[in-house]
Amino acid sequence: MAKEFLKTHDQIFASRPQLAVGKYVNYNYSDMLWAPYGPHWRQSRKIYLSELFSSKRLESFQSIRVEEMRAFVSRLHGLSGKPVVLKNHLVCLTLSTISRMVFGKKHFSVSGDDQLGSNSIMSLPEFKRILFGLKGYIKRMKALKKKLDRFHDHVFDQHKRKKKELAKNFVPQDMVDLLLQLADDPDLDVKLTYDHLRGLTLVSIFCSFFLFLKLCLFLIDGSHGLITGPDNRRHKYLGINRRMGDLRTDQTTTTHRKSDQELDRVIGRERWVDEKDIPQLPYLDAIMKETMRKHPIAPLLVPHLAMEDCKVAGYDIRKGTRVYVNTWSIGRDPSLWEQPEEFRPERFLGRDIDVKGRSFELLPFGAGRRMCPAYNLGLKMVQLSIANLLQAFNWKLPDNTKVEDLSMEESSGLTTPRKFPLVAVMEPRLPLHLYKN
Ligand code: HEM
Repeated sequence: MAKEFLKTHDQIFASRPQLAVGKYVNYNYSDMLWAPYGPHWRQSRKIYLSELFSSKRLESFQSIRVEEMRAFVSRLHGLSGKPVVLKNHLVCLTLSTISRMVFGKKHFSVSGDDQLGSNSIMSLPEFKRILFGLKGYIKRMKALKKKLDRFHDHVFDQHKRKKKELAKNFVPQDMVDLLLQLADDPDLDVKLTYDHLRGLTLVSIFCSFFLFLKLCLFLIDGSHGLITGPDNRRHKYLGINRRMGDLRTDQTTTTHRKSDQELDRVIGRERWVDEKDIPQLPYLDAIMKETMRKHPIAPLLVPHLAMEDCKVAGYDIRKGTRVYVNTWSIGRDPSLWEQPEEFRPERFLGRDIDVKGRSFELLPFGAGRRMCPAYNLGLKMVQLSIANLLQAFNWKLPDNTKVEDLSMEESSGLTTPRKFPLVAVMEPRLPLHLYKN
C-alpha cells in the first residue's frame, strides 16, 4: 500500500496539510518540510539537493563532522566510569555539527547562559523549550517565531558583514552564505525572500533533531546489544550486558560481540573508525537498518495531502485527504519480516534492502518526491556516531539500576523519542592517547 501512495500515485500525494506549526513557526510554509507542492517547494528541493546536500558539499563539511565527533568522544571519555545522561551529549553533538554546517559556527551553548552576542545565540535548554513548545498552542508558536526572527536577523547580519569585509575574496563557507547568494540571484524561478531563507535554515536545524532522536533510540534499543534491557512489549528480558559478561545471553550478546569483532578486524584498536570505513562494515550497517526497522524516527512519516480525487487499491480518496504512511507497522509486519519483534541485524546481511526509498518494507526516510532530501547526511552522521560509540566504549548500566527499571516506552508525537532518559556508564576500549582531543 505504501508503494501505491509514495510511488504509483506519488505526484497526487506530494503535498502537505497546512498545519499551525508550518504557518506560525515555519514562516508561513516558507520552509520545505511543510511547503505545499508547487514552484517554491520544487525550487527549494533543487537547492537542497544540488547546493546544500550534494555529495561535493557534504564532502566539504566532512572535517566538521570529524572534529565534532572527536570532541564528543573525548568529552565522554572524561566521564568514563560515571553514570551519564547520554541524551544531553548526543543533542550537543548533533546541534554543534549541524549548526557549523548551516551557520558556520556553533550557535548553541550547552549551559544556557551564553545568549545573544557571543558565539552562541540560542542555548540548548532554550532550543529544547522551543522544540517542545511546538506541541503547544498558537500563542506559544507566535512567541517562538519572534525569538527565531531575532536569531535569524543576527545570523544574516553577521554573514552579510563578513561578505562585505572579504569583498572579492569572499567564498561561501556554509549554508547561510549559499542561501544569501541565491537570494541575490535574479535568474531564480521563484525569488528567495528572507522568510524563505529563515524557513530553509530552520528546517535544517529542526530536522537534525531527528538525528539526535534516532541516535538516542539506537542507544536505548533493548535488543541491539549496545546497552540492553527489557522489551516492554513482550515483558521478557532479551539479555543484559551488565558488568561486562554477567547475564550475557542470546541474540543481544551475539550482536554486541559481532559488532566489536567487525570493528576490531576492519579498523583495529589503534585508530578511529572513519566515514570511508563504513562500506567495509556490513554488520554495522545491518544494526542501523534493524534499528530503523524497529524504531523509525517518524513512524507515520510527515503527513502527505491528496491534491486531487484518486482511486488507490480500490478505495476512493477525496482531494484534501491527509495520508499517513505507518512505517512502524510496516517494520513489524509478520508477512514481511520473520519474527519481527526480535532484533536480528543478520536478517539484512546479503539482502538487497536499502533505506533510500527503493525498498518499501523499510522507509525511514520516506520515498518519492517528498522523501528526506538530507538522507545522505543523516546516514553519514548516524553511521559514524554509532560506529564511534561502539568502537570507543563498552557500555553498561549504573550499578544501582536494575534491568527491569529500564523503560523502553516512547513519547508520542511526530517523532517518538525515548520517554525516560537513558543513564549509562562507559568503559574505554581503546588506548588512552586516542581520546585526547
Ligand atoms: C537520520 C536522520 C533523518 C531521518 C531518518 C529523516 C527522515 C525524514 C522523513 C521520514 C521525512 C518525511 C518523508 C515523507 O514525508 O515522505 C523527512 C523529510 C525531510 N527531511 Fe529528513 N530525516 C533525517 C535527517 C534530516 C536532516 C539532517 C535534514 C536537514 C538538515 C533533513 C531535512 C528534511 C527535509 C527538508 C524534509 C522535507 C522534504 C519534503 O517535504 O520535500 N532531514 N525526513
